[in-house]
Amino acid sequence: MAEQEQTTHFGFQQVPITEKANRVAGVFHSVADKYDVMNDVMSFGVHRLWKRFTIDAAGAKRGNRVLDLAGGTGDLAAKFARIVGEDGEVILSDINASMLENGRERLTDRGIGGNVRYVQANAECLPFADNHFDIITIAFGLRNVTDKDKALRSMYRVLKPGGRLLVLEFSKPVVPGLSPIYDHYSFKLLPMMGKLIANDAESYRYLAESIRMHPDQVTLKAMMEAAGFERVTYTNMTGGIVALHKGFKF
Ligand SMILES: C[S@@+](CC[C@H](N)C(=O)[O-])C[C@H]1O[C@@H](n2cnc3c(N)ncnc32)[C@H](O)[C@@H]1O
Repeated sequence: MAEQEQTTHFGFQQVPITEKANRVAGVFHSVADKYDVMNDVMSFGVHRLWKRFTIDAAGAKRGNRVLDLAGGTGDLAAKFARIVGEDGEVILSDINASMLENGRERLTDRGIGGNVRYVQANAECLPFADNHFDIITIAFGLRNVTDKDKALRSMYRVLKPGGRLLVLEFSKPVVPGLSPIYDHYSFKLLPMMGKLIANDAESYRYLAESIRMHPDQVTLKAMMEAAGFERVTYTNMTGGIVALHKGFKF
């Protein structure tokens, strides 16, 4: 009898595990050029506040080594580059060449560069030395990764003892009455905006579906602990639509 191929979720669809990364790549190649404007439109600019909060919670200092994983067009990397200064180092890393290219152009245009390196890599198998980074951030990236546990273990390996991981990600609304409004917005309005602005309803349908499939606050906390992180805490933002998880390696 033929062996059944193992599957995983891609939004609400089941796809072979080996196919998910390609499907995700298709989404981000397709949205890369309109990514920044869509972020502002979809979140009414609020993603900037979520990211600001993440930067503050990271507590980066001059001279730190920071890895912004699944960093895309570099919102976080740009801010870290200014904080860590010339003695520090920021690596903007993403699996997707189109996103990384947009990020590199954007940071270069803004005069940010000397202390930033660009590395195309899969979060599941990071090409960095053990105990290397003071801070790792992954913003709106983890839910797209096929094997999240493997990725968290890989992040743990490359983090220095005393270092911290910050995971900014969509999560589960905790405010009563918010879920139906949020569902209507995500499944009806988002794909429509995607169609109008980026001529791509499908990618934004995937966005809404992938958010619903992502582990909730408590599950993600447990996953981080299972990967070795200690003192894991999370902060809900915008009623739990987004949460920031933080954990340490000691
Ligand atoms: C929604 S974007 C987030 C970009 C940026 N961090 C931000 O907050 O604006 C998600 C990013 O995750 C990247 N990504 C998806 N799977 C990945 C993986 N396995 N390893 C590294 N990056 C991945 C995508 O290419 C994409 O650039």
